[in-house]
Amino acid sequence: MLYSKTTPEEKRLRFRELLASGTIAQFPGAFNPLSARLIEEKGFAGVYISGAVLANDLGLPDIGLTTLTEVATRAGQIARMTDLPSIVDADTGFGEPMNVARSVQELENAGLAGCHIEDQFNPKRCGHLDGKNVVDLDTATKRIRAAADARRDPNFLIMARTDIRAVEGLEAATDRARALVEAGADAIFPEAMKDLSEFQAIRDAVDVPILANMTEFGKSALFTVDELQNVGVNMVIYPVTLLRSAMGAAERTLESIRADGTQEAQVGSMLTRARLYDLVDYEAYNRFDTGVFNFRIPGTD
Ligand SMILES: C[C@](O)(C(=O)O)[C@H](CC(=O)O)C(=O)O
Ligand SMILES: [Mg+2]
Repeated sequence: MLYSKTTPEEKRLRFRELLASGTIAQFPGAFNPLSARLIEEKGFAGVYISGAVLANDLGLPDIGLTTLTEVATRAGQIARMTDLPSIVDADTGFGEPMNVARSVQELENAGLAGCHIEDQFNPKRCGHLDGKNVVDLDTATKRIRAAADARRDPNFLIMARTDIRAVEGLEAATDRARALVEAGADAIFPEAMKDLSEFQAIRDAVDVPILANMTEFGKSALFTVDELQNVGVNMVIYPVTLLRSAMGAAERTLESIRADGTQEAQVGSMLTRARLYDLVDYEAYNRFDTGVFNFRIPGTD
């Protein structure tokens, strides 16, 4: 009922254990707080909170327009809905290293288990699009060092994302990954890897956990969880998958209503009222309410 009873500290500890377990962890992207519950119910290890989803949900492109306040608020609303660890996309960290430091503390306050900070220029763009650019090594490592120094909970995971592969090639990516770990990154997110051998190269370059981004319509094929596990990937995200599915379903329903004059044809694929109530734990609120109001005042009846 209400929100998760697991504290952020416990979630962060669990996240660290997950990454050390040797078994790859799947983190689907929640597009709202309720979908985080669904992710938990279906047995996933954690929840990803995508910058692209956050921006697109507001009707904006994913080019660094969302603010720290918007991201921390929404990420906090999602994280508190689940007992699972949630990690959030902090884009380029929302400014200079000092801003990055503040971002990390705000995301800690919001109850996240960790975040990733990337080495793109501003305005940033989706890592799977052409024409992106990356900052120099000094700027990239300063961001990560600032993030690592700012956290108060040592288990809050600072993940460094590097977008350099698509700009300067794989060797530049392995070099940068090493430097980012040196600067204090707890994990590496190598963006837009072309194939499994490239994930393997990153695996061989660093000994911290690595993440694979299985976003649709991007530069990487959609590898299975076993394929990724076999090249030593520790966690995999499906960042925009649920938003794409939900919006796809919404579009089909709207077309149906327009065409048929009723939504009847789509009802079978909708979440039923009972299932929706189940997800929001309606019954628990009922019991709570009955308990509160189930008393008698002597002499009044
Ligand atoms: C992971 C990502 O940073 C995100 O914001 O979810 C995006 C996903 C996408 O646009 O498909 C990315 O840059 O890969
Ligand atoms: Mg992003």
